[in-house]
Amino acid sequence: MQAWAFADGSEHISVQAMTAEGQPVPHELAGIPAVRVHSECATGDIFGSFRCDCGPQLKQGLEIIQRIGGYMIYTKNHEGRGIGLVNKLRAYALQDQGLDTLEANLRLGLGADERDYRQTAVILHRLGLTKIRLITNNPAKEMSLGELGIEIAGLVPDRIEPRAENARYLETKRDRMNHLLPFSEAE
Ligand SMILES: Nc1nc2c(ncn2[C@@H]2O[C@H](COP(=O)(O)OP(=O)(O)OP(=O)(O)O)[C@@H](O)[C@H]2O)c(=O)[nH]1
Repeated sequence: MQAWAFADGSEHISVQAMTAEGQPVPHELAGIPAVRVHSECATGDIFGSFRCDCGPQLKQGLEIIQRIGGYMIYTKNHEGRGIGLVNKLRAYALQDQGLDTLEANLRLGLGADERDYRQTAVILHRLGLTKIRLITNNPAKEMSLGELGIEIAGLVPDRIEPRAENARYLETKRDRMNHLLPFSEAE
């Protein structure tokens, strides 16, 4: 594990998958590492909220890199798709009144997705991870990192089975935010 600090006060974490013998897990595909860039979600990652898929995605992302070799970059200034925790909780209050996850951000006068991947790209470059398989369902992450000089050799899905509490959130990500989530309807 490494921690990364930037001049604006942001801190991030990177973790490389290792074997029990202390060696890097070999990369499954022609030496290309798999990388999960996981945006902080205190509610889901720490407290196990069912409103989103973040907690299970974090766990599954770690399992994937342990299996096929690679890294997780945990981006701590991306909480709430970049709007921060307080604003995310304000957005949740609006979702409780009927808005979807996209509309709630906009109603607060914020962008639908305010994440900036420049610091992520700096970390990837410093780790020598300039050609990767990206573990994500979100094509916007692929595009953002591609524009910052990271070659994306392919996507590895990080899909979680929907549950009643996060069904609308996942449907909105699929239908309005272009996420590759090919499930039909949640139970
Ligand atoms: N503003 C806002 N942010 C949310 C909401 N639900 C979850 N989030 C945040 O969305 C982000 C999701 O991060 P990721 O799982 O890395 O990214 P993603 O865009 O879902 O794409 P994947 O790589 O496929 O998981 C986290 O920062 C969460 O805190 C919501 O309803 N509103």
